[in-house]
Amino acid sequence: MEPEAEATRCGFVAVLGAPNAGKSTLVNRLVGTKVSIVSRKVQTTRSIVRGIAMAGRSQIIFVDTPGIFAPRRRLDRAMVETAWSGARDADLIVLMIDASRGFVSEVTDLLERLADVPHPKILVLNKVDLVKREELLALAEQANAMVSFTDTFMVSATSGDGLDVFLAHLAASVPAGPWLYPEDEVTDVPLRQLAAEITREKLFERIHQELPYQATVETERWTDQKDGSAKVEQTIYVTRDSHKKIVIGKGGAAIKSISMAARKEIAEIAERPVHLFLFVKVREKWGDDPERYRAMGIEFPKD
Ligand SMILES: Nc1nc2c(ncn2[C@@H]2O[C@H](COP(=O)(O)OP(=O)(O)OP(=O)(O)O)[C@@H](O)[C@H]2O)c(=O)[nH]1
Repeated sequence: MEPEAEATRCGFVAVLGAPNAGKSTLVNRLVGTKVSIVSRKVQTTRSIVRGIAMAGRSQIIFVDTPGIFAPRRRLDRAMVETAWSGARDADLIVLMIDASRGFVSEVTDLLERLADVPHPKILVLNKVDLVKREELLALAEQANAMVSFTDTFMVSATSGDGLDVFLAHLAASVPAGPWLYPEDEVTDVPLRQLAAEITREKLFERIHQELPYQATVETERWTDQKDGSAKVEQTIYVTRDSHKKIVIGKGGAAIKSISMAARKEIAEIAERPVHLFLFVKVREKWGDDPERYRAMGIEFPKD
């Protein structure tokens, strides 16, 4: 007789951390597919993006939260609240600290707030490739003195150092239960939302000014064509006419470069040729419009 298969496990893991801690890099690496946007600039993740990792008989669903930081604008406040609500719904909370930056104020704030959260909490010190061992141990000790973490891991999300052990730990820690997603599904974020995030990332990379932080991208239409390609129409919303000029660039140079780079990446993810059409529109107060928040999958904040 066949031995009975080991029971399945499945759970939600919220990854919290200050902007730039490396949360997206970690989730992407564990999931093995690019599901969340990585950028050298801070605060690129505006929506909760889930990546799903399979490890043995366990399914681990990551809730990759926006960086948590002191909110100033309305949109920022909305992101912070969305991040915390993701954490409240999760089975486990992972706090990621960029060990090369140590206890910056955002980290201290997070630790203070986490102290009262009842979920099992795991500490991950990231970027160990940049830090001496003694410093890591001191950091771990300090953080554990403020919050009772069940476990502490030291990893490098870019090199992959320590990630196997960490993933195995998560696999064993999520609750027993049936898988919520088909085994081969890595993300439940619709392609059109991913496509918008990709274009936004290209905007960040090409326009080195404050402007992209106030810009947002939406996929207005996604049409699968008979020839197997997709026609994708997106709008880049900016807050001022002068910003529109910057995004378009001299003779359209900037927008062309954004479009080419985004098209290539969207085609890779969609696994089909893509025709990308980008429009730039000025919408002065999009930060105060509830509809825009819904489009990005985050809650409109009440003052
Ligand atoms: N040296 C080193 N760099 C890393 C490591 N992990 C991430 N990074 C870099 O840190 C930067 C930020 O990484 P992200 O994954 O975008 O950070 P995030 O926490 O998701 O950032 P937000 O989306 O802004 O909240 C990127 O340039 C990464 O390549 C690591 O282990 N070592």
